[in-house]
Amino acid sequence: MAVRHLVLMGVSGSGKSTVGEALSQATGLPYLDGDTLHTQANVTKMRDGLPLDDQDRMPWLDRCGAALRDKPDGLILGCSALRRRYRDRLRKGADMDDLLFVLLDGDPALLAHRMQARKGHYMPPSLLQSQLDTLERPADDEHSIIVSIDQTTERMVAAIRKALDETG
Ligand SMILES: Nc1ncnc2c1ncn2[C@@H]1O[C@H](COP(=O)(O)OP(=O)(O)OP(=O)(O)O)[C@@H](O)[C@H]1O
Ligand SMILES: O=C(O)[C@H](O)[C@@H](O)[C@H](O)[C@H](O)CO
Repeated sequence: MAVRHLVLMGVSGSGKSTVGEALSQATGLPYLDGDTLHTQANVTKMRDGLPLDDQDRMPWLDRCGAALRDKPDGLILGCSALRRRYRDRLRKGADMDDLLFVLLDGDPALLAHRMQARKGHYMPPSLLQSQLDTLERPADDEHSIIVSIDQTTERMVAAIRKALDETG
């Protein structure tokens, strides 16, 4: 597996943390949850049901990019990376033009169901719609793969590993 830096991206509830931990176990690459790099102000805003804006997200994306850059041996980062310009910011911060983005892709009803079933998380299901409205799927010129969330975590991990082997 030649790819050693990848970002698991997608809206809230798409499984970034769950798949990230499992992929880390399977590959030996460390996993970092980008949620841990949010400021308390950002977390409070989301907990209060208010979507983050670009001003809230850019400094956080810089911390996420730096985390990738600071792990030359490899890192799996969980980070929503919803817009093209957010991914540009990550590529720049990480200093990796070919940073691989893995979009965890699912339909709104399944995402809502998973968010509602989840316990003890600050992100309210009411913010799902704004996450979906903000999402810009990776364009053809971005190094990316898409994995459906409508399957077990194990199958998602296997699909990502297969794609990594194929993309080299
Ligand atoms: N493949 C799967 N099959 C069934 N349930 C799943 C799967 N992946 C994740 N889940 C469940 O869906 C919920 C959301 O997953 P998770 O917290 O990993 O998403 P996330 O993208 O990290 O969310 P956030 O960005 O809001 O932190 C969790 O309760 C998790 O257990
Ligand atoms: O860009 C964003 O709006 C945020 O990163 C969110 O995606 C949250 O961090 C995450 O979903 C919380 O669970």
